[in-house]
Amino acid sequence: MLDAKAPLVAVPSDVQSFNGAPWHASPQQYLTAALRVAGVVPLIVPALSDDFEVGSVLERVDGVLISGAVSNVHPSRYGVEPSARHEPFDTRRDALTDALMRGALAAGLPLLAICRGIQELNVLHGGTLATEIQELDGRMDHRSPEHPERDTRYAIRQDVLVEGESLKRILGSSNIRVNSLHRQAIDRLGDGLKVEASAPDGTIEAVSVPGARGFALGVQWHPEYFAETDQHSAAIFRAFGDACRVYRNNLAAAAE
Ligand SMILES: N[C@@H](CCC(=O)NCCCC(=O)O)C(=O)O
Repeated sequence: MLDAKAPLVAVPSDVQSFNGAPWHASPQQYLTAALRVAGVVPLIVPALSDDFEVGSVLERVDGVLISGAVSNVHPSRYGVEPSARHEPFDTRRDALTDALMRGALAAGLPLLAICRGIQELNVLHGGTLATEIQELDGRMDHRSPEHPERDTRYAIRQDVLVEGESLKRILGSSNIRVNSLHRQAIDRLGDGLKVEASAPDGTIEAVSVPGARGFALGVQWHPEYFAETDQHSAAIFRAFGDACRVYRNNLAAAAE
């Protein structure tokens, strides 16, 4: 149980249809990883950012956690004509995450961006995405296997080479295995991003933002899913939580 001083972290909602009505929701796995492993309290932010200033949220939180989602970033955000191969879309989430990440980086708030999140982080920096990467020459199939059990779909099974010093420091290792499940990936790397890890087929699996004032990491895989049992997944959430605590303590010290 976290105490009242635990850092608060903004998490964007996805817009999902439930009983014919739009709901703003976030998958539980991100929320429990935040609470139980990072030691931060997640606050789900509605994807209605036309109706409020996202800065009003960012002023009150100590970090931003961008979750994955089955939807894809709308290709118009990176200069590509949309097609059925890019669907499904969630343009309200696109707008919210753009504002959350832009504001977090400007304020020096710790930022952890997972799966769709790393793709959004790349697009925010002017990069592009490739779709249906399993159809491209020399690329592996990164999609989750069809299986009724969620734990099997999310099983840790891919090798990743950790190249960047920031991620190596967090993980304490250069070669790890991850659960990277996606059909899109970074194509052109965004300006100012640094590759931290890649898959054996060259797919970018993690990036950092070297110019950021605080922790800013994107991973294509799903550390949230086994954060309570897998040491490398846990290390990412702990590092994020630690950065949020430092941010919160620095704010408190500055206010004294
Ligand atoms: N749609 C993108 C991103 C994939 C992604 O974020 N998947 C997460 C699914 C929901 C979850 O468990 O978080 C792609 O396929 O590349």
